[in-house]
Amino acid sequence: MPVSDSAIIILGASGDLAKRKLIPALERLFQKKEIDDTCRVIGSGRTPFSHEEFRAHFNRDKEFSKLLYYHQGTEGIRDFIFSLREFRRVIIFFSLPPRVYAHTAAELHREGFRDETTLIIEKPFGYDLESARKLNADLQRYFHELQIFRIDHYLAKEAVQNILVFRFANAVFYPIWNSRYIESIQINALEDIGVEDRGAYFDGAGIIRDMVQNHLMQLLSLLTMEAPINLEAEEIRIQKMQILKALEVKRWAKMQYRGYHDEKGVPEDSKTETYAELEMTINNYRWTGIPIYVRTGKAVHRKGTEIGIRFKPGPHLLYNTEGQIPPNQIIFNIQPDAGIVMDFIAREPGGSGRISSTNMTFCYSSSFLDAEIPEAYQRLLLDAIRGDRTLFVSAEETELSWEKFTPTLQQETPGMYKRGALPPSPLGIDWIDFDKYGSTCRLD
Ligand SMILES: NC(=O)C1=CN([C@@H]2O[C@H](COP(=O)(O)OP(=O)(O)OC[C@H]3O[C@@H](n4cnc5c(N)ncnc54)[C@H](OP(=O)(O)O)[C@@H]3O)[C@@H](O)[C@H]2O)C=CC1
Ligand SMILES: O=C1O[C@H](COP(=O)(O)O)[C@@H](O)[C@H](O)[C@H]1O
Repeated sequence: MPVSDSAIIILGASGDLAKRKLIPALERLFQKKEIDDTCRVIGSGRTPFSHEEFRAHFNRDKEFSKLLYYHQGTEGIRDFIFSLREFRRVIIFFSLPPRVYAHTAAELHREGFRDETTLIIEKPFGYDLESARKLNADLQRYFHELQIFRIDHYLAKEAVQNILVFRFANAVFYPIWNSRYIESIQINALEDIGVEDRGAYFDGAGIIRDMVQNHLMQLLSLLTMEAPINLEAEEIRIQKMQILKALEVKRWAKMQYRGYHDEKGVPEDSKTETYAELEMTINNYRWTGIPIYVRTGKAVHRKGTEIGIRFKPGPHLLYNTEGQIPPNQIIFNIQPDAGIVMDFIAREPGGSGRISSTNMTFCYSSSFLDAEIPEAYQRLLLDAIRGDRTLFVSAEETELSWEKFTPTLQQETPGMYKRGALPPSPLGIDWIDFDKYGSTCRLD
């Protein structure tokens, strides 16, 4: 059933996110009949636009454009949208600078928005524990937590949603998913681009705030949490919270790419890290003692996100390997080419008696040939419009995560690395060779 009778308001509609992601995602949802023509999309901002100018600003499909309207500022916006038609639900997307979130929530409340309203909030949710607590309290002063949908776009990636399916729909992995069999968990999230035109924002954040505290901790929670009793958003949230509570950040190292100071908006003496490597552990019955390695960086040699599970060797070595037997590994290729690779040992053909590492591979591109993988914002917007909170982050999760990363946020003089190259591990970690797996599912 398509969504009907909903007003979707985009605050900050003249901005980059609205143009590049939100309006195209809504257009696609309309074309796929996920939202119908009883819905309206109302842009708002300080910029003056007539309805026609606003439609022209996006230049989208003609039928979809008929749903678009504009209202300058928030004063009178509620009366305006209800003058268009009656709506059962109102969804308000904060595509705004984070510093104005709190007072915008107050303005919306003053305007009369109440229980029919869903707020979608973009990251960052605060800058540290204190500011996150304040932001959550400010929003919750006017709207109930169940009305607040905090976006973490990594949760909407197809291969991320598959983590729980892989773990809990395949009984074969259940018995080995613990410290008895796993040697380490490794999360690798790399980008070849630098900070581009976001230097001013990024310099106030750094890569730990930008990537680790939010996106990568969501990946880790899904990978290590206990099975929820069902797939309700609240049950999954409870299990993710248990992981964040048990998380301990043990060591970290920060680095900065050479030339970062020349980026627009970056001060000459900036100490902000553009690369970080961390060792963590989860102090609970399943995981205690197992190292969790996380590394992420901008301006390295390639773009790619992978998660690796490296298994311990078996109890007794039967085969002549002239040294160490390569470990069994499972690699989740999250992006750009999604899939899963499982490394195992096979006998080399012939009479050499040698054994060596080979793998089994699953690629979305070859297993689900005609499937359309929806863009993250398409999925997130539809879920929020339908009221499904599964892919959104709770206030408690954001606060717990900030708490765990507080010691890592202090300014330190970072080590340097060459732009376009992955630095050698500053913590001396024996990283899985992720470059080898990142391209397994590439369609050339
Ligand atoms: N762009 C992206 O790819 C991503 C963005 N985000 C987040 O999404 C949000 C929007 O980002 P983005 O679109 O890039 O930002 P932009 O700066 O491009 O747009 C934000 C819009 O907010 C309005 N605005 C600016 N200042 C104020 C103010 N003081 N009071 C009220 N409105 C204001 C402006 O519209 P007007 O002048 O018309 O009022 C502006 O067009 C941010 O929170 C960002 O962190 C998160 C992930 C990715
Ligand atoms: O949230 C953010 O994510 C992007 C990386 O997202 P991806 O989907 O392309 O992996 C990152 O570049 C940006 O700095 C950060 O704010």
